[in-house]
Amino acid sequence: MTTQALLEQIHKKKSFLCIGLDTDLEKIPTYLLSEEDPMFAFNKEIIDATHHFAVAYKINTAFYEAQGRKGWKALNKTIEYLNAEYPEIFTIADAKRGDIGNTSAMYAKAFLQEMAFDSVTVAPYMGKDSVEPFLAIRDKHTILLALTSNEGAFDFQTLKTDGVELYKKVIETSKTWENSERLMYVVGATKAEHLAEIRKLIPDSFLLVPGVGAQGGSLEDVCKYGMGKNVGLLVNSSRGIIYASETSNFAEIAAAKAEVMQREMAAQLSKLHQ
Ligand SMILES: O=c1ccn([C@@H]2O[C@H](COP(=O)(O)O)[C@@H](O)[C@H]2O)c(=O)[nH]1
Repeated sequence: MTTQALLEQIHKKKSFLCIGLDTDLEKIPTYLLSEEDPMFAFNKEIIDATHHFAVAYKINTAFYEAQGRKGWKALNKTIEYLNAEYPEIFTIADAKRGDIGNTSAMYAKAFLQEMAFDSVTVAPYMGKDSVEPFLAIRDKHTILLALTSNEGAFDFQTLKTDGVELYKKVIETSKTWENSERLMYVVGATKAEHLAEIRKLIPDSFLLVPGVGAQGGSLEDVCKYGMGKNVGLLVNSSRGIIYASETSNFAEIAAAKAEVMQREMAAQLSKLHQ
């Protein structure tokens, strides 16, 4: 999906909500465990109930990998379902990959071509040649970890080299790479106060912002400091939406939570045009 198509969806749905499918067998309603594929059954219900309010779904691959072969099957079924039923939705494989070039090329092939996600999250730590194979793939997006939402972000990402924080160096350097127009960046909602400076470095890039809801980040602050002229935000919520209820009407309740966020986003978007 092109950035332009994503932007059109954002304006059409008045939403820049990304719903995280962090599907955990220990948290889904127990009656689903008797289904042939409980993870997929849960995801399908969540997607069908919430897609009006969201423009993107982020599948955190860890939750599926942890279940072995069955988890990979559920992951494949979920992305196939999204691509077939909701092709207008932007899909993110939150896999946080990156390795020497030939290995990265295999990760890129797996997530962006075989599984046909629109994007994949990539750790920048191994440098240019570890990211290039992802960027080489046309009409796909590489979402680089910049300033993450966790406490450990302060261990390395904010360390200064030549007076500049490492995460800023990552952003600045990555802008010089070939096909850098295919880059997006992860910035945690818990670090919203840094967003204004990040926006100055990358005024037009999309930011994937996890950390609202369960991690305590504020949507209002993210918009205040991080919204660009072309929106440029995908704000993710996983647990806050998908586990809003453990009862049989969990999908309905997830939809209600998603709608609350969508309405807040619509209000923020209306400020852009004032
Ligand atoms: O900096 C980061 C990068 C990735 N994540 C991921 O986003 C979701 C957040 O889930 P919530 O339940 O809404 O807290 C999850 O998949 C993380 O692995 C992040 O939180 N921070």
